[in-house]
Amino acid sequence: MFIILALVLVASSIPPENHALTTKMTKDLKVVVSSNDYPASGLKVLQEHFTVLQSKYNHYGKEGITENQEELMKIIPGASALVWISHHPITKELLDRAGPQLKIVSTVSAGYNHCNVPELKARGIKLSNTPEVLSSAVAEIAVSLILGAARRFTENLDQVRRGEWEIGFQKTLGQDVRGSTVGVIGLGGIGQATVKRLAGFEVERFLYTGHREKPEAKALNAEFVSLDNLLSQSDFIVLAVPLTDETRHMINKTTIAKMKKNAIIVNVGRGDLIDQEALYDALKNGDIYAAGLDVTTPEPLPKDHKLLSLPNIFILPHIGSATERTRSDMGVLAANNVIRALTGKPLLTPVLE
Ligand SMILES: O=C(O)C(=O)CO
Repeated sequence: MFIILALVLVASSIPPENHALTTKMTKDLKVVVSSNDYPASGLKVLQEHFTVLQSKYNHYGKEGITENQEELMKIIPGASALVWISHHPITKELLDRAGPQLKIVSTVSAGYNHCNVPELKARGIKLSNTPEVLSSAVAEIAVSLILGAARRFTENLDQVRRGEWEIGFQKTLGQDVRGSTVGVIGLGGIGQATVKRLAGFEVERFLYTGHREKPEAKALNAEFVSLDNLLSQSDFIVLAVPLTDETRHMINKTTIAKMKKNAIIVNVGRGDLIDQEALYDALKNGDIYAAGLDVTTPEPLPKDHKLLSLPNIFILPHIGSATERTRSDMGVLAANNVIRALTGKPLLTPVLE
């Protein structure tokens, strides 16, 4: 009797956050997945532990955002975790609807500008994202955009489609990456992976800018410079920074005026890093050479958008992380963050903890 009493006392003195919940206990917890195209690998991990409710709509699918919003309002009440796919904003209304038991928003993306961080913080809700696992895939797209813009893929593909190939030695000539200066704004995981991939292209100089020097830059032979120096010296300017109040429209009329006439802007961050009106004018007037964008405002870009009328722009439909392996890795990482948050363990990739 005494032994049993002692055991009960010891067990009850362990703080609850040190208890890993058993699967049976976590099955009582509801996890909501915000879209129907979450990778099966991530879903499997979640379903082993929790009761999972998944939206039957896709954020950007044919059904549109509205149907999904309505569906989410129906399935979200009582959720302990939200697995958030795509960049649909986390609103106060959604959080209220979920209820006070909500512990974590796990966004299946590196960027979290859509996640309303101050509101999550005020409510004590954790936030995780999926950086690093997507760096190489996004860097491959950065390199593709560099090549696509520099070698005028838009005009050249148009010739192929029209069946009217320009013949001649001086036809649609592009720019070399060899011997160029590449400036990276934001030498984080994606910026670093881009520089690594470009190293084989005989780039003359790599420059980077940001809040502070990065220890990783040394091995990459990348020089830390001011934003102004990067803008005025680079042939290629790669945007790989998160979207914040500070970086919104960092590429604008004033910053474009500092660039070389042959400059090529590449954006794999977020559309709103660039003032698109200013970009349009600069490309139209030949103030800079070209642009390659994986991200735009809005997304999808309407097919009659004036940027699409320009020959010197190469636009992809936000496919940075869109490979089978990367999307699966992002899905599993997001699921593991949910398990950690709901079993009292530190998040693997925290934004807010
Ligand atoms: O993960 C993100 O934030 C992306 O936009 C990937 O393309």
